[in-house]
Amino acid sequence: MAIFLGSIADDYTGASDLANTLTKNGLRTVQTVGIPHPSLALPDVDAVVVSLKIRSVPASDAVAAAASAERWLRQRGAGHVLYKICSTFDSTDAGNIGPVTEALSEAAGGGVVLVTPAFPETGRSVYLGHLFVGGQPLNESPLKDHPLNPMHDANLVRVLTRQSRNAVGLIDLTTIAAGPGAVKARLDSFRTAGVTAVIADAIFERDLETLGEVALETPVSTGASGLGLGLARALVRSGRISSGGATTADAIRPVGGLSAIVAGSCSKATLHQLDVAERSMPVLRLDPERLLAGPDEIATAISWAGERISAGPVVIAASAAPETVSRLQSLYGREASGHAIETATSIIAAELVERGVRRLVIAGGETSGAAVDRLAIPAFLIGPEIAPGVPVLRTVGNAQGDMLLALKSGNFGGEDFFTAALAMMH
Ligand SMILES: Nc1ncnc2c1ncn2[C@@H]1O[C@H](COP(=O)(O)OP(=O)(O)O)[C@@H](O)[C@H]1O
Ligand SMILES: O=C(O)[C@@H](O)C(=O)COP(=O)(O)O
Repeated sequence: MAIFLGSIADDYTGASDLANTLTKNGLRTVQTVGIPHPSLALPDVDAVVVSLKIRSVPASDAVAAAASAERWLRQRGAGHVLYKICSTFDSTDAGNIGPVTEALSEAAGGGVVLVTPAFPETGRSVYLGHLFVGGQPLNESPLKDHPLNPMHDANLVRVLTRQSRNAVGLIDLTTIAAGPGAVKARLDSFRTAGVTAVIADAIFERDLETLGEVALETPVSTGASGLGLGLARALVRSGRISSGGATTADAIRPVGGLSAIVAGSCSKATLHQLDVAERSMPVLRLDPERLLAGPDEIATAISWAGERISAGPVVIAASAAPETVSRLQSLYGREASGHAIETATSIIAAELVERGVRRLVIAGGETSGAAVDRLAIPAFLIGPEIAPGVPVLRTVGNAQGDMLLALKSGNFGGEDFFTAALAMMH
């Protein structure tokens, strides 16, 4: 299997978001969970997205994991590797976007890396290096309250500079509007000046098409689904994709079994989706302090679900509003509480699968990563889109048999996302 495009995603929801975009734009794509075991039979594809859980780990761990994935992708023919980051640039001053970008660039022989989290379809745009989320500057958006990586600066040149060893530049919208030639000329002048990463403005898909065309001629880029769109369209335009396009129908053949939703995202969107789900499904709100105190709350949740799940889908959520999250973090620490709750929600997800759940929706990137790891799912085929950035996924090589999943990024999906997702999973 020779691939055209490789991607390393810093979390699992982000990987499925990118895989969805690549599929929609004509690339046959598979999402692997980590580097697949050599015995795993993967389908013939144009692109592979390797999902890693490296957004919130120490930078040195993130760099090591990304470097191994890069080698694996290059060995399979990838001429370009996209480091898939969050469209809201989720990270801290200690990393990991800067260190991983620099390491991937060095592994590929150096050069300037284009970096943009723009994703117009979900309202993420970058202007003069500043990230806007649905019309609000990043630091005024709900991302200011993220439990693990609160974002307090919308100026991405500044944010990336704090995470990088080398200088960071900006390619502004005027240059991008002038076309690929102007962008290349600007990159050349940055290279001469010793800059190794540039934040690129992008508001419209046409800006990402320009950036994709330029990026494809370089070995590495860093961005969200918008840059994936640009790269996919550039590849298709180049005539190198001969498959006749990607299809998603095969991925949603019915799997039967029970269905459930597990949520650990504390985003504004997820909190509202949970309120709306309460009107049509049983929803259990976990007590985070009891979750941290020991296994009793998990046992209570499993038995609560056991009494209801044969009658229809159930929802189990750790999610809480920013004030509650801060209170818990002040008692137990940010990382410790996040990690303990991810462990608890992953155990609950695995217990539900043990009891016959085969259609599972998980809300939250870290939450999804922990659950998919516990379930030991090796890879996913990409099904149709439920909402921008969230496809139906079908497991590949799964020990429990085929399952359908949706890994919902905290911020994505309309208010009826949970019912919409389950309506597409049979
Ligand atoms: N009630 C809570 N208090 C504190 N942290 C929580 C709570 N519920 C969930 N978390 C943690 O918040 C983090 C949410 O991150 P994530 O799952 O990536 O969601 P998102 O996709 O919204 O970023 C996880 O580490 C999760 O365990
Ligand atoms: O790019 C995006 O916004 C998403 O694909 C993504 O990475 C979201 O991360 P989580 O909100 O942590 O799921």
